[in-house]
Amino acid sequence: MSEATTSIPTGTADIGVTGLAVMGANLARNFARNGYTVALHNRSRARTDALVAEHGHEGEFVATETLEELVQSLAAPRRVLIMVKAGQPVDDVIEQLVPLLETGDIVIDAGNSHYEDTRRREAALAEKGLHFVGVGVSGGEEGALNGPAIMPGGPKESYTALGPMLEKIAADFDGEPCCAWVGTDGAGHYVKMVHNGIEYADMQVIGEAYDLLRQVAGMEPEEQAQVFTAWNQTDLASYLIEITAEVLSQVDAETGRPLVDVIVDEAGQKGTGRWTAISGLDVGSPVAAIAESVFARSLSSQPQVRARARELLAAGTEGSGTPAPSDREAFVEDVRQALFASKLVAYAQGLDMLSAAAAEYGWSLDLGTIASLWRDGCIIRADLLDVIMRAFGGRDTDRHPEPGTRAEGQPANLLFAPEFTQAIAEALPSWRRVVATAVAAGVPVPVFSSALAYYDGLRAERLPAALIQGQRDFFGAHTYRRTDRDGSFHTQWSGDRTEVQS
Ligand SMILES: NC(=O)C1=CN([C@@H]2O[C@H](COP(=O)(O)OP(=O)(O)OC[C@H]3O[C@@H](n4cnc5c(N)ncnc54)[C@H](OP(=O)(O)O)[C@@H]3O)[C@@H](O)[C@H]2O)C=CC1
Ligand SMILES: O=C(CO)[C@H](O)[C@H](O)COP(=O)(O)O
Repeated sequence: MSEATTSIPTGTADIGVTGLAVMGANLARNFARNGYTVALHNRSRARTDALVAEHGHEGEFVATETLEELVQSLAAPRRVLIMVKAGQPVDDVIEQLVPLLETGDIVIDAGNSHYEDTRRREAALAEKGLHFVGVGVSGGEEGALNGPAIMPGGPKESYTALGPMLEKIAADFDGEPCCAWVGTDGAGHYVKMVHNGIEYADMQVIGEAYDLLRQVAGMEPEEQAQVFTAWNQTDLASYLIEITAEVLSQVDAETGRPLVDVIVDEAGQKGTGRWTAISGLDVGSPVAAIAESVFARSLSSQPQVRARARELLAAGTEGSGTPAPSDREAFVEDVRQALFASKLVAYAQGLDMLSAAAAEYGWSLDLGTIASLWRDGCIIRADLLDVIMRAFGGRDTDRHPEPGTRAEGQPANLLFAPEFTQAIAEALPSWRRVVATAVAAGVPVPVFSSALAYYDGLRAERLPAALIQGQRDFFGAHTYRRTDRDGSFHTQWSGDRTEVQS
């Protein structure tokens, strides 16, 4: 059929999509291109009409005006996918939808919702006999149309009716869909949130590499574009490296300058990176590389303070070492190695927080399967993800470790996998040189340096945490444990300084 049906057929459409901005419209088209009949709805009718006018020939669409019509057009069990602005709009749509639905129907929220909202919504809809499925979708506009990475959570039984459809529209990596049920209630949105946290760190480390090549090695964007293109043939190969080369080679038509030089250096953020950092703190997982990448965006977005700082604060780089590398080629390779090692740490931290959150929320998350979902379709897609997946025992959608534990044979930390211990060992001299050079030159590298500090902290024989415990005991009688016997102890600091067991 070449355009949407004008009278609304009852009970025939396979799925309904409400919210037809870039993501919803492209997901709807993706379903239709894959042979599904898709009922369309948007709060304001114009988007529905535009989609039908421009893309109605791509498949079977049913254009509807109201949510009543949308629900009426769907075959049972009804599947309604919500793709509206995250937050209150999702609750608004759910409130309108619920009275129209019947037991066993499935409400899918595929936006970037906060996982706590998803947990709340799932519990509320379960009381009404409805399935609520929070689904993480990544890949942007292009991915939504041609195959995104999809991370569905929610009740496992809903996956029987929904999973095959999602798997069909998802990206495909070596014949495997970048889609699999990840866990109950908010697990899908949590996994997507961590994906975005890693995305922030990945983008920041690329930014730090660019800054070093520019400020220390004096490489102009066009020259750097070639470096990034070459790096995309190495173990850094990824979508983000690829688009970095594209952005760096773009020339502004108006000024003739590199586009990157005319873009205001204040990075925006919609919230998912910040949520990742906050959740990392909540579950006690040290996601410092991710948090630093969020802070770096925040710092960039304080132009007045930065301007004042440039007037008031000294650089202090004179006499702090020679930043200019004598061998430019060797420096570029050092930066590449530092980028790779820092990126690995960001992945290690992100995956670690998934385990911590699994323990907190009772999710059974399999890290091998989750890594498999990110191999294609999503923003962090990279050759590295296939290696990470294999380090966690490959993809096994039937493997559901106890919440907070890892399946047998999976490393306790990504960096402990033999292929990565080796890769990091090889990168370390470069990584240390790059961080030292950046510090001496006054080039901010918050994630390169924080990732290295995490690495050194992980393997330190003794940490200054012992001193912190002494301080805590001094001012607050918080007690400490001893290295030589069990129990909790307190030194009577304001008395005779003898130790008592508490
Ligand atoms: N853009 C991207 O690259 C990605 C986005 N996402 C997520 O997907 C979701 C959709 O994103 P995107 O397509 O960019 O669209 P937007 O986030 O810009 O949301 C616009 C859509 O939300 C609808 N809407 C807003 N408020 C309400 C309301 N109160 N009731 C009903 N509908 C409402 C709008 O309807 P109307 O037309 O009437 O205004 C429109 O259809 C978001 O959660 C986003 O975070 C996920 C991955 C990538
Ligand atoms: O979810 C996404 C990709 O996976 C979006 O692109 C995300 O919204 C980008 O985040 P931000 O705007 O905070 O940089």
